[in-house]
Parts: sequence; C-alpha cells; structure tokens
Amino acid sequence: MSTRIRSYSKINLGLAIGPTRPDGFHGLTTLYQTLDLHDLVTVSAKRSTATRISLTTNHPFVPRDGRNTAWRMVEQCLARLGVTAVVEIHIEKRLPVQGGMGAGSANAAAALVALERELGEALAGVERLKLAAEIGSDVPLFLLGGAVLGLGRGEQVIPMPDLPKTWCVVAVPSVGVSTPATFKDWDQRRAAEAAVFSGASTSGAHDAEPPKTVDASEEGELGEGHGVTRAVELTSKPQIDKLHELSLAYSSLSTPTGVSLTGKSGDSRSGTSGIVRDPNPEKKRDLPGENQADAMNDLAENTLLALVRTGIGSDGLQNDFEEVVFPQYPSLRITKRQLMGNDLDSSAIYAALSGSGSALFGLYRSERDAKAAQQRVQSSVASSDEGIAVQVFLTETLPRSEYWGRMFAE
Ligand SMILES: C[C@@](CO)(OP(=O)(O)O)[C@H](O)COP(=O)(O)OP(=O)(O)OC[C@H]1O[C@@H](n2ccc(N)nc2=O)[C@H](O)[C@@H]1O
Ligand SMILES: Nc1ncnc2c1ncn2[C@@H]1O[C@H](COP(=O)(O)OP(=O)(O)O)[C@@H](O)[C@H]1O
Repeated sequence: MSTRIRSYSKINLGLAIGPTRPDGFHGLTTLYQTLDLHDLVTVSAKRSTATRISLTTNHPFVPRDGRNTAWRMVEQCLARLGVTAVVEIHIEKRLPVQGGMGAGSANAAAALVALERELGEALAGVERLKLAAEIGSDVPLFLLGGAVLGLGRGEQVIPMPDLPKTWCVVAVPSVGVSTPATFKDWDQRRAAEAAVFSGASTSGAHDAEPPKTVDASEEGELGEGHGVTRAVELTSKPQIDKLHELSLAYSSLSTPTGVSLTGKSGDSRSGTSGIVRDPNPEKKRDLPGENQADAMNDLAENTLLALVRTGIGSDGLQNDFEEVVFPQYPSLRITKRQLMGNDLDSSAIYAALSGSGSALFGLYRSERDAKAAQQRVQSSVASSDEGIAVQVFLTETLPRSEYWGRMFAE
C-alpha cells in the first residue's frame, strides 16, 4: 500500500524583505496563497528494524538523496516519532524547480502528511510545525494552506481568511533564480544605497544633498513609465509596515468572523512556534445576494481590488525581489506587463513576481480573461528572439478547505 498526495504550490501575493538577522536569514513579511497547480508525492512506509529511505523522481534536477526536502522530512519525522521503517518516496514533478512556487517545500509537507497516514501515527501539531520550519522557511505554510501570512523568516504562519477561488495564470521563464543568491543581491543593493546615502550625509552641512532618488521607471516596476520617484531607504521597514497594514486590511475586508492577530482571547497561540490557528476556519460566511457563486466572485474581486488599493499595488513594490530580479532578467518585467494586460475590462486584478522568481502570476476576474492573458504571454514568447522559453499555466487559487479536501489523490 502507499499514500499519494497532491503537493500544491504557492504564490506570494506580496513580499517585503527586512534586514538581515543575526542567524543570517532576512526578516520577511509575506502573504502566501496556495494554488491548484501541484506535484504528486507518493510514500510507502513499512515498520522495520532499521530505517532505509529511497527516493525516485521523474525530474533530472531534483536530488534523490538526503538533500531532497521530502527525504529530510521523512528522516526527521521518523526520528522524532522514535519509529524505524523502510520508506519509499516518489515525486512526480509537474511544477518548475527553483520557480519561486515553493514546490520543494510543498513536497516536504506532502511527504510528512503521507508518512503519518502510512504509519497511522502523527507528530503533535506544534511539533510538526517546528519540524517543518527546520526543513525550510517555506514549509510551514503548506501545513495550513489557503491564504497565509508569513512572518519571522517566513516560517511563522498565520492562517488568513481565504480569498474565494480566483483564476490565475502563472508564467515561468526558463531561468532558475537561486533564493540565497537573490537575497545576497538584495543586500548588496541595500549596502550600495546606504553608502550613497552616508556619503551624502557626511559631505558637510552646506553642500549636503537630500537623499538620492531613483527613477522608478528605470529601476523597478512601480513607475511603469509614470516617472514616479522614491527616496532611497536604508532598510525596508516602511515596506514591512505596509504589508503588516495590508494583512490587517485583508483580514478586516474579507472576514466577518475575523482572525485575531493579537494573541488575546480566542487565539490558540501554540508554544514558541509563533503559529496562530484560525479559531474557526471553515465557518461559512453570510454572503449577500441570492447567487452564492456570483457573490463569491464579487467578493474575490472586491477583496483583491481593495488589497491593491490599500497598499501593495499602488506606489510601493508588491514584491521586493522584483527590484533585484527584473534588472537581471528584463524579460520578466515584460512578461509581468503581459500578464497585467492593457484593456481595462479584461486586465488582471493584480500581477507580480512570486517569491524570488522566476515565476510571475496574474489574477483575473474570469476564466476568459485568464485564458486571454495566457494567450498573450504564449504568443509574445513565440515571437521573441531572446531565447528564454516561458511555461504558462492556467490554474486557480486554492482556498484552505479545498486544499485539505482534495489533498489525498486516488
Ligand atoms: C523567498 C521565499 C519566499 O516565499 O520563497 P522562494 O522564492 O524560495 O519560493 C522563501 O522565504 C524561501 O524559503 P525556502 O526556500 O524554504 O528557504 P530556506 O531553505 O529556508 O532558505 C534558503 C536560503 O535563503 C536565504 N533566506 C531564506 C529565507 C529568509 N527569510 N531569509 C533568507 O536569507 C538564506 O540564505 C537561506 O540559507
Ligand atoms: N523535493 C524537491 N523538489 C524540488 N527541488 C528540490 C527538492 N528538494 C530539494 N530541492 C532543491 O531545492 C532547490 C529549490 O527548489 P524549489 O522548491 O523548486 O524552488 P523554489 O523555492 O524557488 O520554489 C532546487 O534547486 C533543488 O535542487
């Protein structure tokens, strides 16, 4: 017997990078959203006198040994449970590797769920979240699913009220963007800006200049040709505050029941993991209107539009990584514009880079708009001579109840 799990992917609806921490990681504030696009992870486990793990996969670049996230998860889970077993893992890759869609992290979470099912034994809730955080910053989110606020280094996860299912197009250019390397590029950029700033501020009271400004239309996505300028900042604190605000706005916009972020009454804040559980995640909302599906669609659109207006999309960077990734790979910025579209009626509600890339996504009001965007990206790639191939996926966001409801595959 074996257990087969749909290992769903994620996008980052917004992402703000903070300063480097003493442990070398960066503070992050991010809003994760799980997607229907998935790999398949199959695990079989038989108790035995000694542990033996083996891993197979259809993808040439996925490690088949102790470097694989799913392998590490199984090994650590067995050790924590005090169980020895012969475990076989198979990963059917459908998602891009190094795409910024958290596929490797999701595989680890899927392997844990499958192993527990196979053994008929599970780690305690807090223990599994702690273990997930040890495997990678992106792993704990997959133990919640749906819309999830990520804090700390991204591993402290808070379930947010779900956005209703929303059409999504994911474009994955054939460039693997390394997460640690991109964080380093970010640091170098910050350091260079800080040097310019301190040079200006130590050059004497009379000839001191105001903080340098960067033309956003050259540097990043914010201007999009509007010539917006922004003062160079020494840290990303303003963006972080903005995402904090955003998450609170998000919470108040889309949930009548609400999720307490305060840790006060009603919260089941578990131990030191920083995890706060939604006290009533599946509670149905009272929706206006007679047709629930239409009402859900209205809610999806309104919530997303409100989010964009509230903060991440207006004059701030939606994803800080865009600032370092787009200058390195200019075609990604073009792909983002194509995802966004020009026609007001059918353009994306929102488009951005996911994580450290290279995946970009757009969110749409209807399947028709999403298919049109998919077509736009595909045809422009076909006519481009840059040689960067782009895979384009049509999918939907996956709310928490569906994430868990459809996880076990036949
Ligand atoms: C940046 C994000 C945003 O969702 O996504 P991806 O683009 O990889 O999907 C994640 O935080 C990635 O999470 P994950 O891929 O699990 O990263 P980890 O294994 O924990 O860390 C890999 C390396 O990235 C850097 N790192 C990661 C997270 C963080 N908050 N600060 C960091 O500086 C560190 O150099 C670390 O050694
Ligand atoms: N199960 C796995 N699936 C994919 N990649 C894995 C896995 N385990 C380890 N890796 C390594 O992790 C790196 C990042 O993988 P991935 O999760 O696909 O990227 P991202 O976090 O950008 O979405 C890859 O380069 C790969 O070598």
